[in-house]
Parts: sequence; structure tokens; C-alpha cells
Amino acid sequence: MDIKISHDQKNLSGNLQITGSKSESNRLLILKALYPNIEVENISNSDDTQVMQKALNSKDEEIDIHHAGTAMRFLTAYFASREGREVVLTGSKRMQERPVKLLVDALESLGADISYEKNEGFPPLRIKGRKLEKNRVALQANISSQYISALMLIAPSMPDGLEIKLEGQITSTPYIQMTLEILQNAGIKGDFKKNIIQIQPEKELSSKTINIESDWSSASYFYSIAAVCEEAEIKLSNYRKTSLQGDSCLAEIYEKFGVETEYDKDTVILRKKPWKRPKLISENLHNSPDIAQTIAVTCLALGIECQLDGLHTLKIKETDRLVALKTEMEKFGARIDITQNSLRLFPLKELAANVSVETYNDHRMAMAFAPLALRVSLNIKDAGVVSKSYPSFWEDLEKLQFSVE
Ligand SMILES: O=C(O)C1=C[C@@H](OP(=O)(O)O)[C@@H](O)[C@H](O)C1
Ligand SMILES: C=C(OP(=O)(O)O)C(=O)O
Repeated sequence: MDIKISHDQKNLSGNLQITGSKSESNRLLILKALYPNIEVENISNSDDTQVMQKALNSKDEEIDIHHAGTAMRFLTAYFASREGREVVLTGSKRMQERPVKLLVDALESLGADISYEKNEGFPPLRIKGRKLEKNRVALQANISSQYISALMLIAPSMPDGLEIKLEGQITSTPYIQMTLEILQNAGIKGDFKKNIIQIQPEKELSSKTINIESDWSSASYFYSIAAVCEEAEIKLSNYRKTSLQGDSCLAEIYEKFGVETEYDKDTVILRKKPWKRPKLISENLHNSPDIAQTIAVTCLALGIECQLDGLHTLKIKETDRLVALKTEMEKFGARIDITQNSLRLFPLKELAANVSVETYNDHRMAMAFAPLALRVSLNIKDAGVVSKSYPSFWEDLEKLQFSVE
């Protein structure tokens, strides 16, 4: 499905309800599979969460998790620790190019039996579940925090719990913190000090209902929309001032774009007011890689110079996001320099109209470029990709008076 989007007003307002964080949802689904008396409310309606639910309920030998990185990594650890169960965990063509070796090595050092069905270091994986008896592991922490969260999630179900030593620089740290806090909220003891994570074993948990906060990465597109408008008021529920999600740093980052954030009970209100445009926006996003595309495109729309660093993980996400951003932003006439871990965008006064944005099977490419419609009409190719994290994204844009055809 290719779509054309446009918007003919300078101001907008509206109320939206986004579903629960896909990161929190996928963690809680693993925990619920290990401790069935956990109940979850406001679960994400994303494809990534649906494939996770399906995988956990499946009795099949082959399980396909499509494009879902968290499902791939968390389920690798989960199935490796399920004694007597054998599965082949596979995914989309891109998933088969996303590395998983550090996690497999860590699990093998704990006693797991995992082999590669095609290429060494990448899915598909054949996993023969075993009781993992050891209780110490070390792994490199600068490639993906998902490997570490995967180990933490199965840790309380291991006989002696688990100590995880993180080596080198730690990337996407708030996601590790999120995993720890989810375990603690469920009643599991653990801590994360310097580079050591310790999770205590737990046989049973008392019944608990956990309400998931809505997804902050999804909220990022509305911050961007508000920023590009002259005036805006967008209300989003169900959000909290104290969040487990690192991407809630958006509230602070978008102050620089003139967007103010107010919390009213479970609703977050984004307000764009007249502001003084900065010459340069400069951010290090090693803690919040998923909002890099959003911020880059906000700067493109507003003609602001932008320097983003800490982007070394973007190359192994749904697509190589650095190359995809450069290629697509250049179609609007912009000049962009990228390195292995950074992006610099030079300001541009006039944007080319009627550009067709390729999305490369990456939901965030589609959603990040949408706010440009407030400046010029544009086409988004394969717009259905948004369902990976936010299936009702285009309907929600229509609620904000965007024309989506
Ligand atoms: O644990 C998680 O839920 C996630 C961790 C991050 O990945 P990396 O740790 O690979 O950067 C993030 O990009 C991804 O969307 C979700
Ligand atoms: C990188 C992402 O997801 P995952 O790694 O879970 O596929 C994302 O949602 O931006």
C-alpha cells in the first residue's frame, strides 16, 4: 500500500490513545509465560507483540517471528531454558541478517544447546531446551541491549538466578533498566551496579496485575508533528511522568523545538507555542536509538542544522537506518553526512514536493517522515509497515486532520 499524505493547516489539535509499549509488553509476555499468575493490561497491539504471543502459545517446531527483534532475542533465551522442548526460531530475510551470536554464546556458556540452521551468528536457530544450571555469564554490551534483557528475563527461573557481567561500553542502557524494573515490580529481586547485574531466583510470584504505560517511541511522531506546527495541542493517553521507557526523554529534547509537555493524570499534553528557533540541534542518542529518525526529520522539516551521535546500533535495526535516512532525506534536497555512528544534516529552506519515501520494511521510516506533510505533500511507499509497532498510525493521523489517500 502506497499512500499520499498532506495537511493544509498550520495549527492542529486532537486526542489520541496509543496502546502499551511494545518493549514492556514483550518483556511481560515472557515473564507471564514463566510465572502465569501475572496479569497484563494495556498490552501493545503491535505486530511484534502479536508474534510474541503467538510464539509463546505455539506447539509447532518452527516459529517465525518476522521482523521482531525483541521476540527473536527474548525467545532465544526462553526456549533455550525450556527443558525438553525443541524449536527452530526463524524470522524475515532482514531478521536473518541481524546478529544474535553474542546472545547464543552467552547462553551456550550457561549450558544451552543452540545451533545455526544457515549462517553462523544469525537466525534461524535450532534450540534444544535444557535446564541451565550455571549462574554466571559475561558478554559484550555495545551491540544490543536486547541480548542482556533476554538473559535477565529468564534469570529468575534459573536454579541459582544469574550474575551478568557487562563488558565494554553499554548501549541502550535504559532498556536494561526497564527490564530490571519490570522484574522488580513483578516481585523479583535484582540489581544493576556499574557493569554487574544480579537477578535472584524465584520459584513463584504472587498474583499481580500490571498496567503497561503507552509507547513513548510511538509518541515521538506526535512530538515531531507538534514541533513542525506553528501552534498545536495534542493529548495522548496513557502516559506517566515517571516512565520505565528511556524514550520519554523526548519531553526534554522537544523543549528545544518549542514543544512543552504537561502531565494531567494519565494523559500527556504536548503544546507548541511560538518559540525561538535554535541554529543547531545536537543530541547523543546511544540511550534512545529509536527516536533518531524522528528527530532528524523534525530538523529537516524546520530547516534546522542537526548533529546526531551515538547511532552505532542503527545499522543493525530493521534496515540500515543511517543509509536509509540519508537516501530519503536527500530526495527532499537536503545534504546529509553520515559515519558509522553519526549523522549531520545541513539546513534546507525549500523542500522538494511529491517525493516518494521508500520505507525498507522499517516502520520508523514511514512514521518519521509523516510530519513532513505539514510542509509539503509526499508519498510513503509500503505504508502498512507501521503495523510492526503502531498499526493504527495512519488513522490517528487522520484524527489530526491529515489527508491520507
Ligand atoms: O529492549 C528493547 O525493547 C529494545 C531495545 C533497543 O534495541 P538495542 O538494544 O538493540 O539498541 C531498541 O532499539 C528496540 O527497539 C527495543
Ligand atoms: C529496533 C526496533 O525494534 P526491534 O529491534 O525489536 O526489531 C524498533 O522498534 O525500532
